[in-house]
Amino acid sequence: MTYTVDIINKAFVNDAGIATAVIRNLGLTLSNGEFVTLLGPSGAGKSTLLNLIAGLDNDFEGEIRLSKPDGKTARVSLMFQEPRLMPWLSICENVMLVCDGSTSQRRSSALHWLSLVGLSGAEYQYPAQLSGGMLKRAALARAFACEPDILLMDEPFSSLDIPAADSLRQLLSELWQKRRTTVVYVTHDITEALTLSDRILLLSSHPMQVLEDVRLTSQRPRNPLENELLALAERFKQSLADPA
Ligand SMILES: Nc1ncnc2c1ncn2[C@@H]1O[C@H](COP(=O)(O)OP(=O)(O)OP(=O)(O)O)[C@@H](O)[C@H]1O
Repeated sequence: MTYTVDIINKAFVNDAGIATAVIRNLGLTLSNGEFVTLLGPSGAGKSTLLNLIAGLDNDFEGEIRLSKPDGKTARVSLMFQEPRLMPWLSICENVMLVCDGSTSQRRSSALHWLSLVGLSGAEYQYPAQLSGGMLKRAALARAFACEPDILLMDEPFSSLDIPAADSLRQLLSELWQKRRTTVVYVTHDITEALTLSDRILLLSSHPMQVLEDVRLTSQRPRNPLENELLALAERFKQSLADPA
């Protein structure tokens, strides 16, 4: 099963009525269960593309087809750089918000995901009581707890220090291997892209287009210091420094 994204033109119009094209002629097919990273320069239009896929912005020319074989539309979940938890709800209640079923089923599902992300014991704490890394874990639990068909992640670990970000990437990789949802992950960190992805779409600066579509081996964990990956990293670095 595949999902297709075909953006002919996405532009923003400023107060003077002048339109600037951010995405033009960008087509991509997402296969069910694959981990795709959008790697591109800052300001290229990556977050804009995620908003279009999520249906948060419908003002574009083109078509996004997210239907499943049963005719239903794929369930989409988003994780942003900021955890965006409700401060007046406990961590458990925040995760329960996205779960289906009776209250006890939703609680049990939330507790299950919170334990998978290592937050057992903190379930009834409030967001203000948690560290930045714990908040990201809670946001990750919430992102998976709604059982999404497609998980969109916009630089989710970029504000963390290196060890915390590494440990969350490892956790994400484990969760994704357990529950093979389609992931579309935005970053401008080449090592992160090489560590996590099945496939990397190297993007141009805006108007954003796909410059390269690179498929990696399914081997996990992946060592970004392998020769082949180092060569790829070097090529990506040049493209990002000198965007087309
Ligand atoms: N609501 C908006 N109105 C006007 N311009 C916008 C709007 N949202 C984004 N833009 C512009 O569109 C371009 C792409 O922005 P976007 O945030 O999608 O890029 P990005 O690739 O995600 O960047 P970064 O990696 O820095 O987060 C930028 O020039 C930005 O200023």
